[in-house]
Amino acid sequence: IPTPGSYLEGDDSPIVRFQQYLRINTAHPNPNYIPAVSFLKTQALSISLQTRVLEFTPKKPVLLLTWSGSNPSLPSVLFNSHMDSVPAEPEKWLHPPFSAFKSPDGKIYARGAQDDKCIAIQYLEAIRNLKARNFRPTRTIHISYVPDEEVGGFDGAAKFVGSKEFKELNVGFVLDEGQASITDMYRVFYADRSPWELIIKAKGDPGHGSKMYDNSAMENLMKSVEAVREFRESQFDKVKAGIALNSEVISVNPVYVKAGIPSSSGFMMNMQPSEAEAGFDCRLPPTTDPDLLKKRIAEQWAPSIRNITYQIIEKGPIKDHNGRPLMTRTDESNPWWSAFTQAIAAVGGKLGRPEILSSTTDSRFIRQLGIPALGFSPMTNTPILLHDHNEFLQDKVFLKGIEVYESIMISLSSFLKDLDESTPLNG
Ligand SMILES: CSCC[C@H](NC=O)C(=O)O
Ligand SMILES: [Zn+2]
Ligand SMILES: [Zn+2]
Repeated sequence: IPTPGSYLEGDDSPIVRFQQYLRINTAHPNPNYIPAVSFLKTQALSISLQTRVLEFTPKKPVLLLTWSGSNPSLPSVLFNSHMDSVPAEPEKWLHPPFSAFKSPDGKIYARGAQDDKCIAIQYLEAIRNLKARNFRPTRTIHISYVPDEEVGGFDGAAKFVGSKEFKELNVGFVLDEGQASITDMYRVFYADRSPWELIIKAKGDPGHGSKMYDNSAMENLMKSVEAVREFRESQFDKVKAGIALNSEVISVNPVYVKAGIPSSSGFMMNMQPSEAEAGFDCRLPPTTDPDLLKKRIAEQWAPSIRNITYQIIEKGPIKDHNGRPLMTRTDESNPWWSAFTQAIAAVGGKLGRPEILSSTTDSRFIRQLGIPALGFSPMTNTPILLHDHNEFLQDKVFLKGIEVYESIMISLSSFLKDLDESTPLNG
């Protein structure tokens, strides 16, 4: 297996460059961004892009690439990709997750193959091809490579979009990652669900394990868990009945429970603990009324009358600075949307109905500024394997994606319809 950066005879192909990038291990919990930035920077310089490394947090660089347009006073277009990936359990994979092994039928296996190192390289390859054809954009095109998306983006995209450097880019529209599609239609996302972490803590009376009594911490916690479970079922039932998509309901999933008095071999089984807690991952669609959910938590899931306390950690906004939900418009009122859909059609692509993303990406920080952003990763006929074992991408799908981005870059960087500043493109 060649190491990243080793450049053998015959290695000059988009697939090989994709594999080289995939071999750079940027998985949590200790992503090393330095080799990733250096690899991407080398690629960018080879196609004469301007490069800048911004460091808002030590060891968490943002790499910014720029292809100047012929009319740099127009709002620019930004293509974003995160450099980190989630961890992998190598023993559960068919091929080592950082080998970028290509099977005889052209599947490239690696952590990050879909999420989202594919788009990182596709952006560059699209520019390489456009430059080879002497295309010159009218609007300026930027690419950003950001750290830490998988852990919330707070030291990455959040700081970047809040910076004066970002402001100076005069970004009019952003494309960020999306998700694979199992059909022949591309998927596009106009909103993310907003993440809340909910921690419910119960207190209660301690006692001998043999004794039945009211108001133990575990009993109090179990009542909370049951209340959450009922709500979860009400939401999931809508999905099962086909009334709503997964990403259109509020999800609440238990992710840990913590209780018990430790013993030498595990837990003291004859002691009922005086404290117990549980953690939940909640995701709120952009139209959710957060106050209603807070009321439900306070009154039904975690009432103080049952000796329960709770903490909500909001990991992202759900409204923009004007109080509008963080949704990018997908109709003709948004000229970027029209330019995007035309670009897909121009390469023979079919687009599915725009969706809300079930999970959460850096796009929320962009939309919070009132800047329109779409989530899009050009992968059709591909199983959805983000965060899964044996994540892979088919070579032909990857190559088609480059062509798609060429079309998108042409279209987005060159449409000249006036953008009326007073028309909101989100909300
Ligand atoms: C707290 S924001 C976390 C962002 C993360 N993104 C990808 O999986 C997610 O869990 O959706
Ligand atoms: Zn991602
Ligand atoms: Zn991810």
